[in-house]
Amino acid sequence: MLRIAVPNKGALTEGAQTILAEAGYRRRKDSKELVVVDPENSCELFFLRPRDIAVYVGEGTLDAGITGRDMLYDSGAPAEEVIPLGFGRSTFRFAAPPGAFKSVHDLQGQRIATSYAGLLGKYLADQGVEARVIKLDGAVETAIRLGVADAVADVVETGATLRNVGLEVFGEPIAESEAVLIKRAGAAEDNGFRQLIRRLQGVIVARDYVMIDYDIRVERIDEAIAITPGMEGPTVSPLHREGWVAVRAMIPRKGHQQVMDELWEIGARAILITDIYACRL
Ligand SMILES: Nc1ncnc2c1ncn2[C@@H]1O[C@H](COP(=O)(O)OP(=O)(O)OP(=O)(O)O)[C@@H](O)[C@H]1O
Ligand SMILES: O=P(O)(O)OC[C@H]1O[C@H](OP(=O)(O)OP(=O)(O)O)[C@H](O)[C@@H]1O
Ligand SMILES: [Mg+2]
Repeated sequence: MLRIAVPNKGALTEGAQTILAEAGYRRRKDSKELVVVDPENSCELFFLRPRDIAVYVGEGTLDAGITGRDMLYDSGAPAEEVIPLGFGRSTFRFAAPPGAFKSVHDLQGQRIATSYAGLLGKYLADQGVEARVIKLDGAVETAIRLGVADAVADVVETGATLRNVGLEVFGEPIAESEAVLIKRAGAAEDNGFRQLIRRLQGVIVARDYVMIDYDIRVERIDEAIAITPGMEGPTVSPLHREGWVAVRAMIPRKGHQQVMDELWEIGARAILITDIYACRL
């Protein structure tokens, strides 16, 4: 029985439940459900705080988990990233009143509020900066106004929260994060776990790629294949029309309109784009 940890609250909850549901696993019926047994897929889903997930997985009590890369580093738990999941993207950054600091090196001897003390502590040590880390549970942006800190280190996505309190980011990003699948460091992957990885990768590819079909004259086929190389080479089929072939390939969703324009320019016609519902590569 594969035991999977899923965020029960916060920014990753909806994304994690959706990707698992698209991968064929059961959804919980309401937000108060803490354990879901999924006998069809021989697994159990445990709904836990995102911050605690790396701890459970690191201890080996749960086999797999979905959490943020920043939280995985922050925990210091013996767990490792298996694959990135392409949602819940954020950066982890320093912020302060405009003009107060320019780089991390200006923070020597200052007070920095954060709810990611582990991640911040490691970064400051790497940069050779000694500062006082003020550990707070959340809403750290308010700590400067209330006189508890001189700067903050926090998750920034749109930047709206910082703007609302009149703070600006400064210095290089401390970390880039997104939702990741994790397992215990060095743990072997059994069949159920490998199946989970393949299913999640299938969902990610189905989201990021589309299928393109078009007809083209035989003598332009090499140019066309250079534009749409596909995953392992496109399918080229005969057409019931002298001198023409039909081509089918997967292409990245991003930029697919430009690909259609380029194909049109070299004489392709009947160019169709379709969504991929599910896939296993
Ligand atoms: N606004 C956001 N956009 C995208 N990802 C975010 C955002 N806020 C947090 N995250 C990411 O979501 C993960 C979990 O953070 P979240 O804020 O949901 O948990 P938390 O702070 O422990 O919970 P809570 O905010 O409910 O106390 C982290 O990896 C973080 O990088
Ligand atoms: O750049 P933005 O799009 O504004 O998003 C960033 C904000 O989102 C998160 O807050 P959350 O709602 O999780 O509250 P918290 O600070 O209490 O964790 C994070 O801690 C930031 O405050
Ligand atoms: Mg939060």
